[in-house]
Amino acid sequence: MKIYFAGSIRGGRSDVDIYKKIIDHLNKNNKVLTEHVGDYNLSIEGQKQLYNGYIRNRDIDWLKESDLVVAETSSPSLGVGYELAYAERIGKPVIILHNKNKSQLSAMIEGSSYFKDINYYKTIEEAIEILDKKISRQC
Ligand SMILES: O=c1[nH]c(=O)n([C@H]2C[C@H](O)[C@@H](COP(=O)(O)O)O2)cc1CO
Repeated sequence: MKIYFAGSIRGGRSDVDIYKKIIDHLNKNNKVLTEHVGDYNLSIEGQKQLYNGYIRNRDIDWLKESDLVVAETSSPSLGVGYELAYAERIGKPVIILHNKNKSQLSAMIEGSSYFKDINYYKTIEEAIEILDKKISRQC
C-alpha cells in the first residue's frame, strides 16, 4: 500500500524522532511516499532547495496517488492541516495519531465528521500498535 505520511516541518521539528519511527515501521510492509518528513537533517526551514510551488504540487500528487494518509498531528502544522483538508475533499482514507500531552487537536479536525479515525496515544509503542491494528484491517 502507498502511504502519505503527514507531519510537521515548518510547524516545528520537535517530533521528528516519532515521525522517523512511524515511517520506518510503515515502510516494512508499505511504501511511504513522504519519507523526507522523518529525515533528522530536514530543519524547520523545510526542503529549501525546492520551490514552494514544486513542494505543494508534488505533495498533492503523492496524496492523490496514495491509498492511505497517516497524519501525526501533535505538533500543530499548517501544512498538515492543509493536507488533511485536501484528503477530506477527495475522500482519501485518513488515520490520525495525536499525543494529547503535547497539544490539543484543532476543532477543525476533531470537529469534522470525516475524521472518524482519530487515535490518542502516549508512547511510540502504542502509536505503532494502533497503526498495525488499523492497517491490517485495511488490507
Ligand atoms: O519542505 C516541505 N516539504 C513538505 O513535503 N511539506 C509537507 C509535508 C508535511 O506533511 C507538511 C508539513 O507542513 P509545514 O511545513 O507547514 O509544517 O507539508 C512541507 C514543507 C515545508 O513547509
